[in-house]
Formats: sequence, structure tokens, C-alpha cells
Amino acid sequence: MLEEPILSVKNLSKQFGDGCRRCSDPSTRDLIKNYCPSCGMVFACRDISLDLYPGEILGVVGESGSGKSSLMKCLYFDSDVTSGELYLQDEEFYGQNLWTLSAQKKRYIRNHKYGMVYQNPVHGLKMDFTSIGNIAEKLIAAGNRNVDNMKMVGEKLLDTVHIPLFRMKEEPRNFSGGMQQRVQIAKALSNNPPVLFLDEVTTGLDLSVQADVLDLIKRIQREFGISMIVVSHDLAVIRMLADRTIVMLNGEVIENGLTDQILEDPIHPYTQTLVYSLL
Ligand SMILES: Nc1ncnc2c1ncn2[C@@H]1O[C@H](COP(=O)(O)OP(=O)(O)OP(=O)(O)O)[C@@H](O)[C@H]1O
Repeated sequence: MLEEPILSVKNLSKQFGDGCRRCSDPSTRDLIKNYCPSCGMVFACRDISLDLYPGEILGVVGESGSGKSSLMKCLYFDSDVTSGELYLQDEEFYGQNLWTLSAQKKRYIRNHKYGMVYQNPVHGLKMDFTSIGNIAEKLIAAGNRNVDNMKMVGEKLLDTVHIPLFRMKEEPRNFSGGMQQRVQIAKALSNNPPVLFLDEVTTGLDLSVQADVLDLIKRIQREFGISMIVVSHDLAVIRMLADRTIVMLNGEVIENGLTDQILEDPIHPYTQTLVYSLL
């Protein structure tokens, strides 16, 4: 593992609501978990810092409402942050806090440096485009114009994720949930991104289909060497995929470390409950 992280988050906070006197002053803050009972303000993410290293999978695990999706949305610029810094190890953006960039530059980063796989394929795919057309859409967004080249890349990626090529002209709406996720993964890989985000990508799939998708993600890590952040409420998924893991509760990181170490010796009582539920 290289020493410099490919992606670095410093002190990310994401709050919904402006806050009031009761919750705005850190020294007298009076919250129920991450919620202010006086004004309804919610801290979805509180002072989160993390580093993603080249080639690794970082898992983010936590119960519903712990702030995992908000973290992911901030990283992918789907949502504005309240405060914090985000750095990408990249010549073009070195040393720049990505959250302060213009909307146009953020779009550029999404198109050229990032891949995203959503829990719900409807968010990542155009259901009325063909499967190969979905990949072409992302390639065009990343500046590609050569049709033969796009076709070649599309076929190769669909083959990589085991979509039979005779079905490449079918719309993903005709596919099973597992196949839709595989097309989403192919699309997310098409701009050759150094960083891939996966948000609850196996939730709702049958167990055998889940296993196929998880195997595919591991294979992609091995073959492409992409750094990934994988969000899941399911520690079993994180155990299969992640080299390192952060555990979130009420918008905060309560534990982080090597996944094996967290599984063998969980320190926080919430993490202990998560781990024991796997036994
Ligand atoms: N648009 C919003 N407006 C107000 N509160 C929100 C909004 N989005 C999220 N929240 C709150 O922020 C907190 C974190 O939500 P978030 O969706 O990030 O959690 P999560 O861990 O991803 O949960 P889930 O897996 O159920 O989506 C929750 O208390 C949620 O109610």
C-alpha cells in the first residue's frame, strides 16, 4: 500500500437544518443522539475524517440513519457539505479542496475520476437505453467520441461483468436485479476511474446473486486495482470485501481499523453487537 491516500476526507460535517441556540454551540450542545429536539436539526455526518489508499477497499458500516448515505452523497457531490475538506491525489486537483470547486469542475471529476454504483440501479442506469448505450453515455460524458472505440470498450466491460454480449442491445429494465447491478458496475468502470463508490449494492438481492456481485467486486479490485469505498449496513458484506473498515453511529465514526482486527477485537459496544450478530 502506498503511503499517500488517493482520497482524503478531513472533518466532514453534514447537517440538515440551521440549528438553534440549544444545538449550535459545541460547548453546550444538547442533542438526542444526532438530533436536536428543539429545532429538528440533524447531524447526518459529524467531523468525519478518513483516508482511502490506492488499490484498497474501505468499508463503511452502520445501522440505518447512521449517516452512510450522506457521507457517500457528499463524496460524490450529490449533496453539499456543511464543512470539511476533500482531497484527491491527482495532478490536476492536487492540494485543492474538491468541495470548494465549481459545479463544472465537480462534474468533470465525476465524469473522469469517479465511478458510482447505487443501491437502486434506476439511479445509475438509463433504463430506456441499451446496456451498451449506458456505457457509451458515460464514455461520451468523459470526452470519448470514437464510436468504434466506445463499442469495443463497452463489449469488453460487459464481458468482464459477465453480461452475455448477445444481450448488450437490451434495455437493463429487462434484466434481473443482479444483472442490472453488473451493468451498473460496467458503466461505472467505463471511464477507468481511480476511485469507485459502491452504496449498498447488494441490498435487496437474493443471497446467491449477492455472492456473485461480491465476487465480481473482488475480481475488479484484483484486475483493475481501483480504490473503492463500499457502504453497507451488513457487516457480512464488509467482511467479504473490505481491507479496512470504519463503523458509523449517529453520524460519527466510532471505530476504524483493519477489517480483520475489527472483527476479531471490536472495541465499541455497538461494533461488538454488530460482530456478535454474525456468529
Ligand atoms: N434530506 C434530509 N433532510 C433531513 N434529514 C435527513 C435528510 N437526509 C438524511 N437525513 C437524516 O440524516 C441522518 C443520516 O441519514 P443517512 O440516510 O445518511 O443514513 P444511512 O446510514 O445511509 O441510513 P439508510 O441506510 O437508512 O439510508 C438520518 O437521521 C436522516 O434522517
